[in-house]
Amino acid sequence: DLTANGDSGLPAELSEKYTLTRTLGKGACGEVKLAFAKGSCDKFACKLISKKKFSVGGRTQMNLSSQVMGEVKILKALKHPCIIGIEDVIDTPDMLYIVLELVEGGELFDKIISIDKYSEETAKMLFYQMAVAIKYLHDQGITHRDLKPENILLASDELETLIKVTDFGLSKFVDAGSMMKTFCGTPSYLAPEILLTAGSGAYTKAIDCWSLGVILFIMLSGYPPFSDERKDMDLPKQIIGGHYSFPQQYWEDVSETAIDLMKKMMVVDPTKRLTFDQVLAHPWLQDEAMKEKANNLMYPEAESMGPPVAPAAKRKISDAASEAEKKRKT
Ligand SMILES: Cc1n[nH]c(N)c1-c1cccs1
Repeated sequence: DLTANGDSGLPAELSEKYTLTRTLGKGACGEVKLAFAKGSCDKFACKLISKKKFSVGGRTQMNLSSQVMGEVKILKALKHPCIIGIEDVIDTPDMLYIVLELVEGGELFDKIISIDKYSEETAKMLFYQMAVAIKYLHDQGITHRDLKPENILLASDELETLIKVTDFGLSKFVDAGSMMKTFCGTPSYLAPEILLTAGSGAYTKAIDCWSLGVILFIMLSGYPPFSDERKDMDLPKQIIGGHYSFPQQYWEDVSETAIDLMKKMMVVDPTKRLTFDQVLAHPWLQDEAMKEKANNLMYPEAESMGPPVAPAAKRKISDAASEAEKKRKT
């Protein structure tokens, strides 16, 4: 959109490198627009974050802003096939622009609505990628804090596709107002300890385990484990009490092993919840065919090279090749 004098209203640091076009959606911290890099025309998703979110009484807290920048620097260093990559960060007095990797398969949230629910086989390979991605974040000392189907993006329209986790690590910097938004919105994915401590508790990695358990529940059934549509118990009480169930009519086609994993992820006491190492070691994920499919999506270059060859075998191949070459020359 241009103003009357043809000015995009964007800072030169951004407009000299990128052209922003249509809105792709709304992330946790702000609007996301399709961006084209000038010159290469490579496509990106540019997140526009108003710093007013980080201000108190209209004054941007510089230390907070520099903390956010510090956080973004940490996120820039992350590199995983199932984590949305950060291409560029442009910081201005009023706005923060984060240029992110673009994926075009939409959000997991919309996909579940369009297909009702996933088969157990497909849910397993999508969930496996999420668990591997969150384990990677946790190993880097980062807790996502806001895992929900809207923050799981799909690389393509295929049912079995690469997933990308987005909107991580920044939520801890949103101000009280945004924290209120956390509590104003439907807390369907929030772990009990967040509701119990009004968000002031020490968030631990365990909150990501609870949220991912909720996501798996929805992928396999098509409906959430906790809902404000229940008339007998309000939503916070359902979550804080861990009041969820697997009624036969919706769960008859789902294995007991999958249900066992969700029960061990959605434990009210965070100290008793599975770690992501334990999630990945759970029997439901000991499925080599599923892992091969997921790994081929995460590391396609490895797939095209064929199965890995042991070093000794490599030498035999090269020795045989040089022998054959000698014979050809004689
Ligand atoms: C980030 C990112 N990379 N690729 C897409 N589609 C996004 C979006 C996030 C939120 C709305 S669109």
